[in-house]
Amino acid sequence: MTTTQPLRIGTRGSPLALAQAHETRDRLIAAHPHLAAPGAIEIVILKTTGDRIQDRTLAEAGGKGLFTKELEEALFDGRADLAVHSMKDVPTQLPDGLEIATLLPREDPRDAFFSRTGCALADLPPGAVVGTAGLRRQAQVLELRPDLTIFPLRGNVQTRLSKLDAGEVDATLLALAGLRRLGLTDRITTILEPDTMLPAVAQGAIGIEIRSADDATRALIAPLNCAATATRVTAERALLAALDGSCRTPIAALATLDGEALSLRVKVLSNDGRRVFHAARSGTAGDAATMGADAGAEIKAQLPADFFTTP
Ligand SMILES: NCc1[nH]cc(CCC(=O)O)c1CC(=O)O
Repeated sequence: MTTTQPLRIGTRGSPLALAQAHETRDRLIAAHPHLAAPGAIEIVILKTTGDRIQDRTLAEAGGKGLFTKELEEALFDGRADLAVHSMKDVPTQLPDGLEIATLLPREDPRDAFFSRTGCALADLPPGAVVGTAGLRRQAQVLELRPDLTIFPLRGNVQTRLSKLDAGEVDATLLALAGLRRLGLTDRITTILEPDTMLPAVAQGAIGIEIRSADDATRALIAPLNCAATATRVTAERALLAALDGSCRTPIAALATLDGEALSLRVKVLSNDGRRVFHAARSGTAGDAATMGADAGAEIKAQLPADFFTTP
């Protein structure tokens, strides 16, 4: 017997991040029963810029990678061997030397809607206040209901729901995936279909990032990979890369897979939801990256020149 180092899982400390880290640990143990031994897996909690700046706008704090940078530093300096991410928060460009090696089976990518009175989004009274800090949700709410007021509601899932209870807003939206993982689905008013509220790129997908040179960890996590999720996320992230999207740009996309048949729907909006640009592609699983890139080019061709540069 050789003495083995623990396998260290780096994660943020929010309840959702921890639930995702625990899911990763449980799947690792299911694939490799020896990892159930005490001390075989260690969960390392890391604080990210995104955790520290919840009360300021993400734009002020400087854009991409807010939730991933510190986890990546921990991978580089060996404090962690794998980092668990919501793929929605992972920039399209990863640092040299790191890669997303595995995608866990995707949760439902749709958004959930909550209102204090229990009425649906379409039935909110005129001028009602919808709390969301996300431009994608803001733009699509305003597309459907230009009369509603958007309030930048921030914080983690539990914080936002308590602000709804406290009456700071009349309604809010959250990713169904996070609510499922936290066991908070009983509070949902309605689930929004993609026709109304197209999800964020990779919403509901968990990715595991490793050092590219770490073949031992790559082999350990390989059995956890979900090929269908990887295909869908590849198409959606290729679209995002083609648009050079940042978290300040309302971009929504959803790829669905039926056997080998892959469909991709894309929507880019102005922040006020008045200008909406659509693209769609269909093909096979092997075309995922090309379909994303092509849909991005189709959208770009429709956009006014200043669309991405004007705040
Ligand atoms: N930006 C925050 C974030 N990043 C990932 C999720 C959970 C859903 C997911 O796994 O995509 C959330 C919360 C939310 O949007 O409600």
